[in-house]
Amino acid sequence: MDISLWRTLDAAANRASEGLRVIEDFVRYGQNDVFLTTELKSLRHQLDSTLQRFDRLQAITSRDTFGDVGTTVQGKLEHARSGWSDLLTANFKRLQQALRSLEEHAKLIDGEVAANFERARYLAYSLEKMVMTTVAASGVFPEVSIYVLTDGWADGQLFDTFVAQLVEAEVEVIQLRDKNLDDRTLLVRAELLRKRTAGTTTKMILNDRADLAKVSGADGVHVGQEELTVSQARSVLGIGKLVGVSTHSIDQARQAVRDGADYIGIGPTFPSGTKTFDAFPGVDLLREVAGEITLPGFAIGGIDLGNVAKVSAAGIRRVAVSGCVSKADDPGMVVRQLREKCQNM
Ligand SMILES: Cc1ncc(COP(=O)(O)OP(=O)(O)O)c(N)n1
Ligand SMILES: Cc1nc(C(=O)O)sc1CCOP(=O)(O)O
Ligand SMILES: [Mg+2]
Repeated sequence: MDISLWRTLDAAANRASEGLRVIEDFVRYGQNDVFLTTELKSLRHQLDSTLQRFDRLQAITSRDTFGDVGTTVQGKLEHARSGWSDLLTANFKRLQQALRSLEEHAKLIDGEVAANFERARYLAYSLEKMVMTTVAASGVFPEVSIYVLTDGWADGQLFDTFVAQLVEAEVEVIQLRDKNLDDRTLLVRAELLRKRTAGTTTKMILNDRADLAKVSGADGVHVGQEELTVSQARSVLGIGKLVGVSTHSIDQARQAVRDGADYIGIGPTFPSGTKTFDAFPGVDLLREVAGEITLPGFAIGGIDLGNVAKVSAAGIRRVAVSGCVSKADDPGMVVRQLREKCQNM
């Protein structure tokens, strides 16, 4: 094999490994994200075992770093990164370009090896989506966040009064979840919620209905395991909107990260007066998710002022509640107390 081909493969292999290592360090030490670190590590192992098909010594022997014309042709921007997004993007691009170069040059030697590099490149594309979405979403929902689900109440006036109290208490998210109202009435409630939350820090989410979320200008939609997928919901809503997913097991939580969800609901935690369940993954699931996933996760199901300490003790300080706030004489006060209890953990 031509020495220049060895030299090219050596340089591309080094670039791919280095880019991957920068990203891995970022999610491992910067984010403490066990799941993403594991996914990146498995790509690194796949890459290493493919590279072992080449004679490493031959590649190193052909190396000529000082004779590389590229080392002096460097853009000014190579030495500056404007933030985490720039840093990650630059290193994902480095990884993907190097994998493409490995793939194209390997085609001259071994088609099977080239196909392995192609698979690694596709994995790198989906890892980019997972990492970028997770890091961005962590900035959208504060580490302590209160998320309230509400139905449409008996009339628009009662609904509006309730929502106004929540916004006043600076609740992070309000989800409109009503399984009984007809579409037009639901849309009128959604419009009231939009008016109350516009220009505030409270995000507005619609349950189940990506179509009505789009029409009402909501900030996002929440979908369950048997409903629209994350990408289907996103294609209805358009970019820049939030898509949350319900998860009831660690595998579903991992899949939500792979699918590029902006947050997850994790539950049911405790028996709920709002919805009936046959099984409760409970605080064990909260602990499991908290131990490996940094995509924002909201514990849900029967949470109230009496048991929220168990939720924070499990490592989750974002909570989604319905009954304990909607039945309260002073909903704003309950929101503030929930927040205080989560903050004090
Ligand atoms: C924040 C949050 N988490 C979970 C759910 C439940 O969604 P789903 O499983 O689709 O059930 P329904 O709410 O549609 O009955 C949620 N709505 N919000
Ligand atoms: C709608 C819903 N989904 C859940 C899940 O675990 O997916 S628990 C739940 C009910 C949340 O209301 P409350 O705080 O009154 O129990
Ligand atoms: Mg649903």
